[in-house]
Amino acid sequence: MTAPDVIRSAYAQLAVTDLAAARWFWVDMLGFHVQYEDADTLCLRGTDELTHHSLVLRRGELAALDHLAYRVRTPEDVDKAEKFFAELGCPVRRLQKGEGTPGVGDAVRVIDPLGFPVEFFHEIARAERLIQRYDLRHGAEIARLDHFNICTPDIPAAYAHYQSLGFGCSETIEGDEHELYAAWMYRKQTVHDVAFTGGAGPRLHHLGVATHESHQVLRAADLFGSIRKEHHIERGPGRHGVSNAFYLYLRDPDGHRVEIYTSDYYTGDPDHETYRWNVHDDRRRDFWGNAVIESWYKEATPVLDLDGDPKPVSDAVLDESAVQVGADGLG
Ligand SMILES: O=S(=O)(O)c1ccc(O)c(O)c1
Ligand SMILES: [Ca+2]
Ligand SMILES: [Fe+2]
Repeated sequence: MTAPDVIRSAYAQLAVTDLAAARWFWVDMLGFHVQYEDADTLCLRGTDELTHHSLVLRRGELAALDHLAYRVRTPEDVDKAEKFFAELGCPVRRLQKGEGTPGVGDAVRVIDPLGFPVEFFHEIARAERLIQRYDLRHGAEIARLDHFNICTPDIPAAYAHYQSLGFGCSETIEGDEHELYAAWMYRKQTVHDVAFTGGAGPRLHHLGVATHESHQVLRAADLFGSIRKEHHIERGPGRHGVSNAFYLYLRDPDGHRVEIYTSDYYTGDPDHETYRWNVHDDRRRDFWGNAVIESWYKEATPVLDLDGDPKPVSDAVLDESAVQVGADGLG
C-alpha cells in the first residue's frame, strides 16, 4: 500500500451550535479572516494563509468534529489515499469538486483506523495574500493553523498509523519502561501536524493555531479578561516543555478547545532525532512546572462519522493524569 504524500495538516471542520457566537470567538477575538460565509457555513483563514481556509465552522445540532483534513502533494495522492484506506478496510467516500467543503476540489473522506473522520485533498481555491495587510490584523492575529491534537485510547496504535503515513516523530512522553503516553508527529518541518493525548477516543482534543509572537498569545488572554469572558481561558499562558512553544488554551462557546501557539522549532533534516520526555518530569507539559488542570486531560470534542452521526468512544489504556508527577497529573 503506497501512502499518499501528505504535505501538512490543512483544515478542520467543526460543527457549532451557534454560528454567530462561534463567529465572535474565532473571527472577532482570535482574528481569523472570513473567506466565505453563508447562513450555515463560515470558511476562515489566518493572516499568512494563501488557500481558501484552515477552519470551517458549520451549524449543527451537536458540537463535534466533522472532519480533519490533510493536504496531499498531487491529485494522484487523493487516489492513493482512497486505495490506502480502502485496503485497510476503512469506510471511504470520494467527493467530487463542489460536493464537499466550499473551496475544496476532488477529495476523499475516510474513517481512519483510530476512528477519526479525515479528508485528504489536493485542490483548494487560492486566496488573496493578506500577509502584509497589517491594517486587517485584529484580535489575537492568528497567522495559520499549526496542528491537530487528538484523544485516542491507544497511543502506540496512533503512532504506528501515522508512521505508516510517513509522519516523523519530534517528541514523546514515555514512562519508566518507555510505555508511550503521548507523541508529536509531523510532515511539515515543525514539531507537529498531529499529536496524541491519551484518553477516551476518538475525540478531538484541540486545534493548534500559530501566532508570530508571544505577545499575541498574551494579548489574547488580556482581550478575554477585558470583556469579562475570562471563562474561555482554560490553561496558560505558559511555556511548553514538549515543543518549547509559548501557549494559551481557550474553549470556544461550544467547548471546542483551541491552543494559541508560537515559537516551536525546525524538524526538517532527514536524521532529525525524537526528543523523549519522562512522564515523571513535571516540566514536560509546562516548562515552569505549572499543573495541568483536570479539564485539559478529561474534556474533548466528539467526532462524527461519514454520515454525520456521533461516534462512540472507548476508554484509554494508559491515563497520564493518574500518574503522580509533582505539579502535573491528578493521581
Ligand atoms: O503540554 S505539552 O508540552 O505536552 C504540549 C506541547 C505541544 C502542544 O501543541 C500541546 O498542545 C501540548
Ligand atoms: Ca478559566
Ligand atoms: Fe497543541
